[in-house]
Amino acid sequence: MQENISPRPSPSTREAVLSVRGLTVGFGEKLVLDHLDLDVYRGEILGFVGASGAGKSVLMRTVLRLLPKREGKIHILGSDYDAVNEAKRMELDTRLGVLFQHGALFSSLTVKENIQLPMREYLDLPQKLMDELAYLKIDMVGLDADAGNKYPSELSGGMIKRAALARALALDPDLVFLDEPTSGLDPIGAAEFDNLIARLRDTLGLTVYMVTHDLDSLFSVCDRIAVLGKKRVLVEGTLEDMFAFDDPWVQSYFRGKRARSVSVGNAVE
Ligand SMILES: Nc1ncnc2c1ncn2[C@@H]1O[C@H](COP(=O)(O)OP(=O)(O)OP(=O)(O)O)[C@@H](O)[C@H]1O
Repeated sequence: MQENISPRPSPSTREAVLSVRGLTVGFGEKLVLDHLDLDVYRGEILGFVGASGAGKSVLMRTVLRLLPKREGKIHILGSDYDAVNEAKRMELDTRLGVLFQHGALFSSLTVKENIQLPMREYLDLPQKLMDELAYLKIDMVGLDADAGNKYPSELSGGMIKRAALARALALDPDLVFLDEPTSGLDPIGAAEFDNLIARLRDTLGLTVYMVTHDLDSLFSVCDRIAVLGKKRVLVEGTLEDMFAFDDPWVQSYFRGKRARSVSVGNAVE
């Protein structure tokens, strides 16, 4: 069952942790994103939705510099990614955490070793401290300490998501990207994961960019929603903004039969 988590009111002076302007990305002749603008504000959970193939993963991967862009600017924490030197880029990279869709843990490493990978890449810490930090993250995501010495193959789907989240949090990022974090989880596991994300936002002041198809997540924990369509952000705002937006896809997504049953379920809980 969902905990009673109320979305945060948007403060009047919002700091954009991620700011994208005029982003254009394509493959050969095919344009996937065309002059897209988007802001993600500190301390919010932004739910990012769009039809399958609309370009949600392409946008996330471009922001993470895993795909090249053709045009546009990406500011992370106020710094223009392309204008900073390599040392600053490395520093900015440490401020971002990522949970890829299928967890993407290394199967040959234990959970603890997976969490310590980013620490080894970016920090120079003694093993004992890295162990302490790894167990702190394991606890933070609600796993028992003995999960630390387990291999991914020994974990349930929900535990893998939590372990992958612990790795995303390894460097205490400001902003975490979650790519369909509740996909493959049963409804109870998905609700627990949503509650965990909301708790981390509240306790760590984490900013969350969550690509999701999960209407429950959108209705229960997202502060704002952005919809990708026609190669750009069609609309961004609250659920009320989605309901009021005059577009056939947005209307059927947020007012369709499935959405209605989810919104009623959340309202009565
Ligand atoms: N490396 C690539 N080379 C060529 N085309 C690509 C590449 N990556 C993505 N695309 C294309 O870009 C478009 C957007 O893909 P993307 O994976 O971002 O969609 P999505 O919105 O995340 O979809 P889904 O919800 O199904 O995961 C698709 O048409 C896809 O085929």
